[in-house]
Amino acid sequence: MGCSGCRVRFNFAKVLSKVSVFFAMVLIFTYFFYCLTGFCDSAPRSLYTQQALDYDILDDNRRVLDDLRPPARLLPGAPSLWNRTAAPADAEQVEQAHGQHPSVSAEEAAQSSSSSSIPVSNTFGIKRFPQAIIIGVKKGGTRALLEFLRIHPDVRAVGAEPHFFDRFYDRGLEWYRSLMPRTLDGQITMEKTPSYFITKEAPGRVCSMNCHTKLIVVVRDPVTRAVSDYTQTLSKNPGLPSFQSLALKNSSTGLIDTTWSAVRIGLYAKHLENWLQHFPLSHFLFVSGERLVSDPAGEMGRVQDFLGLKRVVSDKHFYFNQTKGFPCLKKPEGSSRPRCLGKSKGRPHPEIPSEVLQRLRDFYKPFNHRFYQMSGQDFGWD
Ligand SMILES: Nc1ncnc2c1ncn2[C@@H]1O[C@H](COP(=O)(O)OS(=O)(=O)O)[C@@H](OP(=O)(O)O)[C@H]1O
Repeated sequence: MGCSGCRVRFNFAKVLSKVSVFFAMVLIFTYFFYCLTGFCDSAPRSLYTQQALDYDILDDNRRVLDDLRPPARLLPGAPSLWNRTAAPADAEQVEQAHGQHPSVSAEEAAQSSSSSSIPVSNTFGIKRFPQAIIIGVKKGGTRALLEFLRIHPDVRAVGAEPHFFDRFYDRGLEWYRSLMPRTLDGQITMEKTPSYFITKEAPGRVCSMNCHTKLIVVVRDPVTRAVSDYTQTLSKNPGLPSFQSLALKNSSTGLIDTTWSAVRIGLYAKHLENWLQHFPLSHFLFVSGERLVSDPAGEMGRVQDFLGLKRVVSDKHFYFNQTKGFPCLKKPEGSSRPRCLGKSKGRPHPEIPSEVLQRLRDFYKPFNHRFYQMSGQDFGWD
């Protein structure tokens, strides 16, 4: 009796384990099927988390390439979130990307495979011309501004620099629009290309797209900006002559060489004059590159107001990273990804003789004052 009871219990246990294995298999197969159709990836992620994936430290080049890759690659006729997931890039990298567009290397394809699995929700919205553009200045802090803005749920920005209004204007407005991320009603489309500010033809061209475009200029002390610009060129060309030999026409006279682009870009008043021929001052917002570092939340408040956005990006998004020496974005919950801009942003500058810096300061002084008058803001560089 005892033994037959054991057998019944034993058989019952066997059946139970088979049933649970069966149900486990059904669950696993259902999950795989679900994933194969792409729905796993469309599971809602918090916007801030998604932005975190966009942000920095990944290889800039590959992300720029992702950004400029034609959407047809995802599914025939299906748009992509590449614009959303694209990330920091220097102008030079974008140029390289343009060179390769629309073809892609195996490495880029591998890189893009993760982005290309982002399904369904990518198809919402339409590609619009940007309503706001960060037009300058090179080395002003334009990347930081764009990445900080991309936290905002109502901002969608193309990550790479399109260079449409300076280098690629002949590709036409539809080409430009095709680079833009999709937006829903109420969202703002943005791009940044810092060289627009110094491009003679850019204001007329932007106006012929839309004369109501909002224009953001991140400005930084032109002397530090010139050194930053020089540092970037030096990093790509270590044989570059010294800063002083490029900045001065002649070391004995101390005359500044205004034909050197690193110097010329800092003549903000001159460049702004050109833009004011086409746009009223009210269309511009001048962001202090210095304050974007010392008080990112404060500066972001001004930018959001200018764009007519709710103040979503605030001091709770930033922390000062002691190692980098710059503000970085706080990690969203559950993420271990670094949240600072890449190595090419915020790098140490070479030491420049103080008399050369002073000479440059003296040179810029009248231009800076003119710029303060024109913009109605004193940036305190002198
Ligand atoms: N949060 C944060 N992290 C890192 N770097 C920051 C940040 N905010 C502003 N900056 C400053 O941005 C400078 C680079 O400016 P841009 O992004 O406009 O450069 S570029 O024109 O796109 O190449 C870069 O210049 P360098 O310091 O010379 O590298 C930084 O000083």
